[in-house]
Amino acid sequence: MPLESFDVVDYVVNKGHGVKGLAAMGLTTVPRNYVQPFEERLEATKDNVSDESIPVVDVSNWDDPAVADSICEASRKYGFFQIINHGIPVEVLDEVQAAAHRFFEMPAAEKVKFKRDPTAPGTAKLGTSFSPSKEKVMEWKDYLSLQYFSEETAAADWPPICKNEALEYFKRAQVIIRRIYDVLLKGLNLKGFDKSKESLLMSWIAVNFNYYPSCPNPELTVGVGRHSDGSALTVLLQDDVGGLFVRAPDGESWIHVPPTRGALVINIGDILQLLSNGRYKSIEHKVVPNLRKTRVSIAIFVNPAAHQVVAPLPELLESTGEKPLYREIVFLDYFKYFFSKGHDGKATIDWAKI
Ligand SMILES: O=C(O)CCC(=O)C(=O)O
Ligand SMILES: [Fe+2]
Repeated sequence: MPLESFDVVDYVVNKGHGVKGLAAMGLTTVPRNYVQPFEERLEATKDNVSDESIPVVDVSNWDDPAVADSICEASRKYGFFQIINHGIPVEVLDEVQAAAHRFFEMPAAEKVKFKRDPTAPGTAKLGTSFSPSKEKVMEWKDYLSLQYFSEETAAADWPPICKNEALEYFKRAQVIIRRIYDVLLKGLNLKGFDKSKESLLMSWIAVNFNYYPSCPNPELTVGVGRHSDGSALTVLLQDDVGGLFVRAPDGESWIHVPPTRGALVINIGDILQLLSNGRYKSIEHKVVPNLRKTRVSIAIFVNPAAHQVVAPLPELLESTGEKPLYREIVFLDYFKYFFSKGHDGKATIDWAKI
């Protein structure tokens, strides 16, 4: 079928075939809907790659003060770091990756049952791109967002083809998330992470499977456009394909995050930048798809409770005497604003500035 007479949005978004269905048609060029303005393309990135790297922290001994120092310093400077020797067996990581592949390899007729708008309620939500009804150019990515409310809702509603693996990975990752929060709070000279901080930091959690099919024109499009995460913290498991770029501290160039077997990428989200009154940085990043290979990543977005009010931590402001840089916001409003437009760099957190 000639591409001109084919309704791409209807096929990919409404009918639920996703970019995976589009890529399977054997296109030699990406449809117009996926062509990014020049400044967002790979060419603009490739000419501007930094030789810096984001820190890799060996967390085999969480009680070692050097571990805490490295994590806090990386969170202030890069907003990103990788952790190794975190205790999650590599088999658990491999199995959740395999489960994500199995989900996306199901026939579209099976997957479409899970199709939802990104801000609609649901425990397992299939989507494509980022916010298709709001963005100008589409992104070369499909995703399944598994919302964790409780063990029971996950067991009942997550797709059987990937449920056990996702739950196992998520349960193990929770232990690490608590450790990291503890380190980051203490790094602000505050009391460590405990139950009283859950509603603020670790209440609404989503495990997202991101699926980036091989792409005939990686130089024209993006897998994920420039953004910082709207979460408090994100834990990312990537496979061996590569393509994740993080803005360097110079604010200009890009640092590639090299796939590292067994490692997890941790990044500070907007909410932690806001709570820490700008000490910890939520840094812009983007994904470039691959010409030959499908890439899968699994992101755990760790968020405040939906109705939680977030603002720079009063105990931090009191102890330092500084003024808040961000206003009070209900997290759900922040989340809705994030999805009310295409990916646009740091515009969401800028909206929260005083
Ligand atoms: O796939 C990746 O490496 C990153 C994905 C990402 O940035 C996101 O889902 O927010
Ligand atoms: Fe992200």
